[in-house]
Amino acid sequence: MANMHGTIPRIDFAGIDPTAAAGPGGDSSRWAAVRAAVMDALCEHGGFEAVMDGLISPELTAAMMGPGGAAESFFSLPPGTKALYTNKEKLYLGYVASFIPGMPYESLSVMDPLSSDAVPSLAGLMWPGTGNPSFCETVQAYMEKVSALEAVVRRMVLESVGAAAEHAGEQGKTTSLRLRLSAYPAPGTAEGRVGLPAHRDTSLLSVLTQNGIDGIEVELGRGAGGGGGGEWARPEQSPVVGGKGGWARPTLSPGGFLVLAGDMLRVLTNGRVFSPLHRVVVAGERTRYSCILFSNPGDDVVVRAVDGAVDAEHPAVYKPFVYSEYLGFIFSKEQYKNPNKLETFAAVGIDG
Ligand SMILES: O=C(O)CCC(=O)C(=O)O
Ligand SMILES: [Fe+2]
Repeated sequence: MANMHGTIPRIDFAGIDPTAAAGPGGDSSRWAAVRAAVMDALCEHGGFEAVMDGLISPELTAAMMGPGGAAESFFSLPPGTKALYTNKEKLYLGYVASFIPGMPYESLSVMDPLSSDAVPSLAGLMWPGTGNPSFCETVQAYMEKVSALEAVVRRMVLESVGAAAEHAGEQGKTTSLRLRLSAYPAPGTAEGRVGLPAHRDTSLLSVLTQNGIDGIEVELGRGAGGGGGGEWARPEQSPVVGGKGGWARPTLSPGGFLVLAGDMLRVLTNGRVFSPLHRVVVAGERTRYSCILFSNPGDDVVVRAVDGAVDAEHPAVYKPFVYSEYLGFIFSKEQYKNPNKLETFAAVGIDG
């Protein structure tokens, strides 16, 4: 059990203007210091806890994640109502309930949550007649704030690997955002139960918050020991304690966010940034809600390392590919349990 509760770094974004990502860029010493800490954490573990005081008011956090807030009000709807938002073609979009037997879990994914119509059209289906304006306002305001943090982190990473400013801007234009709200019913026991099996995100970045209930665990140290200890598996095959590098189980401070790198940021940085295995293990009496903002390349974007990350000493480690092709690959049956899908799909030298 050694290392079970190691920690991932906590980075304080005090002094960083959350709108800085849209501006000419940060060249202050504070920006450079935070950027270095971000890069260290993402290269070493693939994640960190971000604290950006003042980004989101306690009232907005409560309206989104607290009792009676937006997350809870969605999941409290009747099953038949929530099911109206199911996307039959792409299960990772829309509403999903308990897709793994024995693992009660529900999630709701909304593409492009900052667009003027995405959240209202969900709310119009869920609350016909009223369209629940306060739900819409809360979710949109919350997403706007979280997306500012996401953009700051993304810009810091791209700058660190020498992406030209235009490239950072270009990435911004071709990045699509997705909101995912998830609910993990309480097992009612102190003993942990796997709520979501270990996996890596396919995103560029994933920025997560929770309703004060811990549960997410992140494999430490680039899967130290090789291969890592988790895989996408059934509950009985996914031990609660495991992982050769150990699992961190971060307790997010109020207003804190867990930032994880996904496979696509790993590609953009030519493998410098790591996309860690992570999973959810829940215990106790209270339902856990999480809220994640994913940034992804657009479906038809060719994903490749940025120019500054590839040189004679650092040859490209992944072949360029179209993002939607990667999605098609990872959701195929054969790949379901493969913990290293990106390497299988795109590593240079795999099949010439
Ligand atoms: O809900 C969580 O804490 C994590 C969920 C997750 O990893 C995912 O949806 O990709
Ligand atoms: Fe994830």
